[in-house]
Amino acid sequence: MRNASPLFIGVCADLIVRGPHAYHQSGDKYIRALMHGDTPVVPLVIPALFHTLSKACQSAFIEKLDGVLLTGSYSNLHPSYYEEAEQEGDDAERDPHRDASNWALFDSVLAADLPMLGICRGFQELNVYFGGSLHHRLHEVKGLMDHREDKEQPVEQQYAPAHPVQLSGQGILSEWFASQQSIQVNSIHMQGVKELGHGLQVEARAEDGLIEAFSRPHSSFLLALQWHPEWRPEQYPQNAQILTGFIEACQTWRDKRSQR
Ligand SMILES: N[C@@H](CCC(=O)NCCCC(=O)O)C(=O)O
Repeated sequence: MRNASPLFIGVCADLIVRGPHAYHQSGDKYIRALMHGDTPVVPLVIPALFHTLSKACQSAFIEKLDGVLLTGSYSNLHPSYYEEAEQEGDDAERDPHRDASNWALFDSVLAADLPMLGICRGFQELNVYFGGSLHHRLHEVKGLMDHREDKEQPVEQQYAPAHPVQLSGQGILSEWFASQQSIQVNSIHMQGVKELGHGLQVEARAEDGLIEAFSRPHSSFLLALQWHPEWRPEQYPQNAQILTGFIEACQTWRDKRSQR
């Protein structure tokens, strides 16, 4: 019999400044996506100040979790994390607290080998954490498509399937979508993987060759996607399947931990 008590899944936050105050925020769709399925999940927002906690507090917090979800964000990771300078045209918001907080969070999550799902900015952060780098503006790179959403369109259109990605034939996504060689994904990003980080395995590529998903075979479960599976799982079964797969990985991990 499976443990029926709720899973506790941490969700990273952005530090968003509104007027004279700053707020730790995780997007509503990420939180709701975790609560969408049949498995009871309590999402716990992780303040974007994880790096300021003592090591003892970091470990105590991580011990309470069964998995971690990294959200997307309109802000961009500072290029100093991949040893590059800001470029002319780097006009997206920055979030230095999220950058620093998630770096400390990754150290702790990987030390505990907790399951982790990275989405969009979270995908890009994980690539850089493992030593990879990013294109600052994909649409200016010869041979690559424009992967940005059309901001003039209603949000349903912005997050609707936009292009196919070819599955690698091995890995987590190819196992979940065993009957498919490619799947359609949405596309809401300006940046993307330039060099892939160490120890990461390509899971899917867009038609222009851009890496759109990777996993880390060395981890209990680490999957990162450039697209947004948190978008309306009730409408898009493929998104629901990705979320269910992640939540099952968290459950399996908790079962194993309780047997130790
Ligand atoms: N800023 C980066 C990452 C893109 C991203 O995460 N977009 C998410 C938008 C808001 C959301 O859906 O949560 C880039 O442009 O590449």
